[in-house]
Amino acid sequence: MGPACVLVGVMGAGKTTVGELLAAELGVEFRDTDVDIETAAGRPISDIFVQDGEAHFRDLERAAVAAALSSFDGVLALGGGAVLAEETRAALAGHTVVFLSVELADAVKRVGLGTGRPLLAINPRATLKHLMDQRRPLYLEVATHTVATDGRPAEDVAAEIRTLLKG
Ligand SMILES: Nc1ncnc2c1ncn2[C@@H]1O[C@H](COP(=O)(O)OP(=O)(O)OP(=O)(O)O)[C@@H](O)[C@H]1O
Ligand SMILES: O=C(O)C1=C[C@@H](O)[C@@H](O)[C@H](O)C1
Ligand SMILES: [Mg+2]
Repeated sequence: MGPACVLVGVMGAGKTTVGELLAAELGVEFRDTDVDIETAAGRPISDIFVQDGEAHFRDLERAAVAAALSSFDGVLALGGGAVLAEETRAALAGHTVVFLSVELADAVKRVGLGTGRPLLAINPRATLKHLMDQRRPLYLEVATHTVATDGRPAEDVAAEIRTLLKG
């Protein structure tokens, strides 16, 4: 079976926020592969990046996504860069995958200058633009549905996804 719904999108798209709301409304569990990785490693993602490098983080991420896709049936949020792995894109085939799209202005506002996003530690706006340009085609490739989130409260986005899931 797999997850009721898999959420993908760039940092700040609202995967965690919308995913938690949606799961509560559907009465299912919410799971975030970023949290799974941190729990398994016993340290924050920013430490994994600094201590072991991004390539090692991507290995952990591929394994975390594969495990969640095969064993979890609630609402699953993937890390922003999970779709970079071809293996992950292939594994998503046949699942209900919602791409939460966001344009640069709202994404920058949402991620702010908060810590915990190692890739945005330096020059967040330019980096986010680069990541969005690079990844948008990959999100679209795996998505069965795309939901625009700009200027909309997370509750609205969750409601639209619920409607999509009924259809
Ligand atoms: N639709 C929305 N409108 C306004 N703010 C939002 C919306 N969705 C999320 N936010 C806010 O934006 C910030 C980032 O959201 P969130 O952590 O859910 O993004 P994410 O996609 O999970 O990012 P990451 O990939 O870094 O985990 C949070 O502060 C959240 O409250
Ligand atoms: O966009 C990315 O590459 C990332 C997004 C986050 O969800 C985390 O998975 C990590 O900070 C990397
Ligand atoms: Mg998140």
